[in-house]
Amino acid sequence: MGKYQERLNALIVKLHEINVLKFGDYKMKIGVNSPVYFDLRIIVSYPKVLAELSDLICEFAQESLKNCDHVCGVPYAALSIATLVAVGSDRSMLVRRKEAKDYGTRRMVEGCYKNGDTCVIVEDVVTSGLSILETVGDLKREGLNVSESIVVVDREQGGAEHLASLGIKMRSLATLTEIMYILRDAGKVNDETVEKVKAYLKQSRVTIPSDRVPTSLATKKIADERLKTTFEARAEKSSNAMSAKILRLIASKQTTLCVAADVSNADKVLELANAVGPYICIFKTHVDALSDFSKKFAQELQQLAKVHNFLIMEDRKFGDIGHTASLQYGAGCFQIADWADLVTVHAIPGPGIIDGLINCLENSKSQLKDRACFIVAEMSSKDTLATGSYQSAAIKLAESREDFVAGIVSQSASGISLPGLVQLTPGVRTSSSQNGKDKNGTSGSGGDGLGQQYNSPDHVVLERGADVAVVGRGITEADNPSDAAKLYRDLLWKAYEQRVAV
Ligand SMILES: O=c1ccn([C@@H]2O[C@H](COP(=O)(O)O)[C@@H](O)[C@H]2O)c(=O)[nH]1
Repeated sequence: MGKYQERLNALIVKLHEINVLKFGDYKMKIGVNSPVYFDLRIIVSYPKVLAELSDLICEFAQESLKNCDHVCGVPYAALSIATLVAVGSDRSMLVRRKEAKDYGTRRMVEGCYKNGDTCVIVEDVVTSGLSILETVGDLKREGLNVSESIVVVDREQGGAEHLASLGIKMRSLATLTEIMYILRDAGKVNDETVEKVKAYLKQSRVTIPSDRVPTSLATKKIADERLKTTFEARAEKSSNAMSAKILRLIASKQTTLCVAADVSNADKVLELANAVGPYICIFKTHVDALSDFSKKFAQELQQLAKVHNFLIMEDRKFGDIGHTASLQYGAGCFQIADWADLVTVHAIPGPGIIDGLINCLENSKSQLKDRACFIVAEMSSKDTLATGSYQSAAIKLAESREDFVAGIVSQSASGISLPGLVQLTPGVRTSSSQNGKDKNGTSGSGGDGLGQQYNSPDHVVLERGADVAVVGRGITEADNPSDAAKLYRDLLWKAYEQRVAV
């Protein structure tokens, strides 16, 4: 027997001695009775035992702890253990609150972290895995990545399988059966007790009702399925006429490329639209950057959209109250509702902004069925504030308003469940098309020195779930924008085929 196993056996015997392990008839959180119960909460009264347990966890999970940014204990029983594990492995610790404060930050997770950080969960005993899922749900809502949990005791009642089915690996220091054998060999329990526990385990698997699974985890499974579904099939499932139109257009034209026409002259925009038109599904404008916008320009752009079969998106990023957004959409010098098939909208004002845009269409010559918006849930820029719970709330808003929302502007598919919603991902550029500025290593494709962050076409489709990828300067600054658009189209389509084929 190795040194680690010897220490573990001694610890289990000690846990039995201090009454952490009890035999009798106990009611569990999940509603079933059990002949054995672990009360690891009392371990705080035995500092040496607590220190030894934490030390063993640090050794057992050395690799996982080395590779994560944070450790988080499931409240409350595992908090003391997680604290010592964090200290012992020199990792930062996060504390999940069981209820939000009604003052101050209102955060559910305390500690210093940023979007995309990784976290390992520490738990004392797992029966169904529900407590771990609740903690993971809150961490995910804050933008943290959690894929592993380290537990002291696996009661072998289905927890590991439940967690695995939702993408969380669980590893335990000991299973209940192993513990029973260790105690029997140490003369602490007899064969009859071992058999009683084994018989109980055979008929006592527990399930988790689906309504108790945190949405952020349940939707991950659905999101994975959504990404494996073809555009044609997703179009059939869409309840928004414009999103169905986009998905069908993508499928028939075999392109997921959107070109961002960030130039300041109307003729240049038209020239670009004509050059890239055959290779794109969406042409994205910022008409407030034009020095010479005119009605005629808008009509000519619409004409090109017909000739080359693409949709026009004005990336206006409306962000005001419904009444103001309604005026900005339909009136003013741009009269966007008249010519843009799609517009972008910030979620910050809440659902009123969508009502405002719909209200504008009710009094306009354009029809609701021919217009839609994309909600900006997350931005591509460095240190964006649109992360975590804001992002989740923006996706929720989009999913509740399919009457006018066709898609989401986002850097990841996480949390998006409706098959019809189209994920539009900006910040796309191949490293070879860059001019060398600010190559910060983002998936090999760098940035622009002003906060923009780029990822490669492959990466955004395969790793981030992009349906439509937005390429601006990667094409507008190319020697031949038409050839560049063709190249991006091919790279993006190949990645999409790979995504649905796996
Ligand atoms: O998060 C966002 C949202 C929108 N954009 C827009 O996309 C293009 C990107 O242009 P590049 O030249 O490829 O950087 C631009 O129109 C932005 O307004 C974004 O970049 N990030």
